[in-house]
Amino acid sequence: MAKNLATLRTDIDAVDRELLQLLNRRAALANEVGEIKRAERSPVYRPEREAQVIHGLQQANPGPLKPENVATIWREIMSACRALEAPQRVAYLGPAGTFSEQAALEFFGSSIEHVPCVSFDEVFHSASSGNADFGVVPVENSTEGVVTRSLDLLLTSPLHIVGEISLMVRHHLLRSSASLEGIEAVLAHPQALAQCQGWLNKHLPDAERRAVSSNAEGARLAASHPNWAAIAGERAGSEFGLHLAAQAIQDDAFNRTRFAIVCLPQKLQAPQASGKDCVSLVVSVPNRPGAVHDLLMPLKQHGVSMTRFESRPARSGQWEYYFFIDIQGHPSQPQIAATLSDLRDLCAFYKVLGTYPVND
Ligand SMILES: O=C(O)C(=O)C[C@]1(C(=O)O)C=C[C@@H](O)C=C1
Repeated sequence: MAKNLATLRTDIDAVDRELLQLLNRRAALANEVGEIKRAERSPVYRPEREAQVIHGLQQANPGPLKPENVATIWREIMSACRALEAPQRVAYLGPAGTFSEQAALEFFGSSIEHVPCVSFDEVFHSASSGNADFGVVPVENSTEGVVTRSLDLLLTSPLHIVGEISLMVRHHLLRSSASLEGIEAVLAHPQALAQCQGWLNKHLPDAERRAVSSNAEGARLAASHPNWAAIAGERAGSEFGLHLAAQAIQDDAFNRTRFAIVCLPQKLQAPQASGKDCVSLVVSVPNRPGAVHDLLMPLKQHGVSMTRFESRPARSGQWEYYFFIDIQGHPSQPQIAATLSDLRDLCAFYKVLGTYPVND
């Protein structure tokens, strides 16, 4: 006979007690790991180990939990264990409610110390001065392309990329009332204004578009001005008690933003291979015919896949460019090591921005 609701709930309670015991056993082990790391003065955060843990559990998962549930749950468990070893301070473009904050929480789990910043420059400064352990910055949007300030900061900063996360970005028009009537100004980060320009042209052609430091800052300001609206995500809306005047107004329904996680190299051990890795680098070649073709030759010769190729002006006035390249693999693989060595020999400027596990 099928069990009734009360019996099933009693069974769930018993499983939860077991889980609690097991989770505390796990946390106690992480505490011991933390003691060893403190004695060795070695970094707490080990992204390749966390990727291995999640990957291994996904492989072993008999269901009915879905693989993505396994990843979400264990990211939170490891976040709590990591925080027991040492609190991890994470800088991002604030205030509370931004997509950058959401990216930080999805990447590190919720057991972090928040360091909201007013600009991408401040995020980099915070992570390089040691005020924060990590920074989270957007690097690319599927509608608007690269976030140029982030790439320019990566070029010159001492920070390394240690991970990435991609978020579905749904922008809403938020306001103190739920109507579109009488909106005089729409406030948002320039990236969000650009990602919603088609909708704004159609529905609010006469409203002023005002660029502010972040979408959440726009939401904060719109909360105290009845004739102002903000473009921001749901988190910012609930943070500042705003109404949804229009939902999902981004021009591309599949709008996504990729964020890079950055930190000082000494905050992380040389990353070991997780099985699914990426090397990000920035290079420049002399401005001569065929130079870009030559740049790509080592990749072809060694059979290495490139997943990103972006250019940024070198600001030399000579039509010279930096190329931001992502290649699939890990430097411990001979073909990747050979490709990197060829590129180093070939390029006038060569900087590895980081090697890190790729999230699906
Ligand atoms: O294996 C470690 O080094 C740990 O500190 C444990 C643990 C975990 O909870 O599994 C926590 C933090 C690290 O980032 C990796 C894994």
